[in-house]
Amino acid sequence: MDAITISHFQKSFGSKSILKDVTFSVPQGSIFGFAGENGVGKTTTMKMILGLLKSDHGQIIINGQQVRYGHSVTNRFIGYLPDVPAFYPYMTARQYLQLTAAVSGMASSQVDRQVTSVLKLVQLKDDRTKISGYSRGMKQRLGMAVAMLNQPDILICDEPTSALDPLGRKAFLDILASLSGKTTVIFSSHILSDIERVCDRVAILHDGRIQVLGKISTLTQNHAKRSFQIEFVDSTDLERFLIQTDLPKESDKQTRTMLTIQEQPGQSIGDDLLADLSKARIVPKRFQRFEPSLEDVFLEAIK
Ligand SMILES: Nc1ncnc2c1ncn2[C@@H]1O[C@H](COP(=O)(O)OP(=O)(O)OP(=O)(O)O)[C@@H](O)[C@H]1O
Repeated sequence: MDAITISHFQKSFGSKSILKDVTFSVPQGSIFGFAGENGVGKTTTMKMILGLLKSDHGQIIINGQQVRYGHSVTNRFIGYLPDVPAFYPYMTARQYLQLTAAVSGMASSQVDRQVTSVLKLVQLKDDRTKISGYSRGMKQRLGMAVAMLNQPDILICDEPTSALDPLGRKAFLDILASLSGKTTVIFSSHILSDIERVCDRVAILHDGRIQVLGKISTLTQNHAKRSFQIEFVDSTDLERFLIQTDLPKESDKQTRTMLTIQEQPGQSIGDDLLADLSKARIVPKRFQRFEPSLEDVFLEAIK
């Protein structure tokens, strides 16, 4: 079952068409990456899902109910983490979460248990540290705690890792990954390697349309090329290897000692390359296989 279905969505600002025809579904329990370069329309799409922007055409269904502009009925299923969440800096994390719980109408008997639970989820210490003393990464994790406070079915994170350092990013992504199977997550980002790290599925928006959609493992297996790189001890070995082997046509002599060979999807040339090296009695300095990344899939798709 799909948690979110977006059908033929269109949105223009003035004469500028941002979303030309956007269609995709987010299966329940998946960690779904929503990718695309800066300014492509990711935040616009998120705002549409939250019913904060009016579409020109198309519809969005969340848990079987249609999203209506200005009506937040479907928002009861959603927790939202903006790219830069704002807090009262003079409060502690617990005080801020207690306030948020009260404002959202949570029964007072549940507040302490829920606050403790989300602080544990995002690995923030339940101590007297004021939010003003938090690092960016800690603030982002507190933002996730706020978004998860009411145990939403769906968590939407808009570019949550863009401003974080590598350690802060890793901590955040690990927590996101831990939600897999329990909460449906839409993780919007222009950093494809972050998406590849935690998401099981992806939709990549480019030029107003979804250009890549599906399971990341299937996409990288089927749509992009694997390559091999062989580094030879010297140029003589490389020349001897070229005489020995019947390389695919797009093989490319990069340097005088390095060779990169691209494999076609469905092909498997690793064994042949090793056999040719053996026949020519060449021991290379390095033999390396490069698996296609999500970035390769994307670049292939927009070629
Ligand atoms: N209210 C608005 N009025 C006019 N133009 C807008 C409005 N909101 C967004 N835009 C434009 O729409 C385009 C898409 O913006 P959006 O914020 O959705 O992109 P994004 O993919 O989230 O980018 P980023 O990664 O930089 O956050 C941009 O060119 C932006 O300037």
